[in-house]
Amino acid sequence: MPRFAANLSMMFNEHAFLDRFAAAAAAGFPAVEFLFPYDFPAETVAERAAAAGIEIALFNLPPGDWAKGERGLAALEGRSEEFRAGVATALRYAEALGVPRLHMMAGNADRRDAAAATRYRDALAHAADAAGAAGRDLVIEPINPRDMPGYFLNDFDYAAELIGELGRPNLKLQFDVYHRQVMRGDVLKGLEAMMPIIGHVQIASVPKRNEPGTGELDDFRIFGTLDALGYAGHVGCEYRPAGETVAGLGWLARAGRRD
Ligand SMILES: O=C(O)C(=O)[C@H](O)CO
Ligand SMILES: [Mg+2]
Repeated sequence: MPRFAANLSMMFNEHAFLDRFAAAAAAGFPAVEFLFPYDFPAETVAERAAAAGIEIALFNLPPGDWAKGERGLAALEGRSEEFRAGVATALRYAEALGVPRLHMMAGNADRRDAAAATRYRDALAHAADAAGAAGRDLVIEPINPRDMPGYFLNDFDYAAELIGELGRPNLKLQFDVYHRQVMRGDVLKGLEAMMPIIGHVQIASVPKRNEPGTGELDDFRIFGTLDALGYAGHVGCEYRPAGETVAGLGWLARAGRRD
């Protein structure tokens, strides 16, 4: 069975953010992930995770003004100073929280715009190098245009090409099964082909983005494939519980039973 990480931005929303670490641990998760820790001092988040005895698998670099619709700064014009400050902040949190990898969101920009593509590439090289010097991985994630219209990184092959071209060993792909299925399908072959560059996996049912096992894919077969491919990283459970979080965890018990 893969190492599941509860996504605290979507799951356990019955509790205040800082109480979600203990809730996830009590529900049997060995790890968590979330969008952003920046509303709280790093030390406070670290204390809550340590008290719960739970590992933090991943969080994102500061995204710009999320409430105003910004979804990362990397490809945006005139924001490189803010982007670089965000990389430093994220690495400070990663150190305090003992987090091995960070997700760099791209921002809303047109991938066919050569200037935006150059900005994105430069930002990626900078963030990967800074993360590498700090002993951390950096991951990038193609996101489907239905959920995030206008998002720059909306193609798996483009992401893989960039990772290859930049050639940083700590720069990897975040393979979100939900986005892959919405954009392209061919999930099992995609996992197989991209496994050498995959640094993090996320899962949710398609199309509702609820619990695994409730959508159009055989999510349990996907878990088996990840095991068969030797994937040793985390699988982030980035889904919106259809009801109460713990009541919907039957899929986790089933994944453990492998039936
Ligand atoms: O949207 C997703 O799938 C993500 O993983 C991002 O981190 C947040 O939008
Ligand atoms: Mg995702």
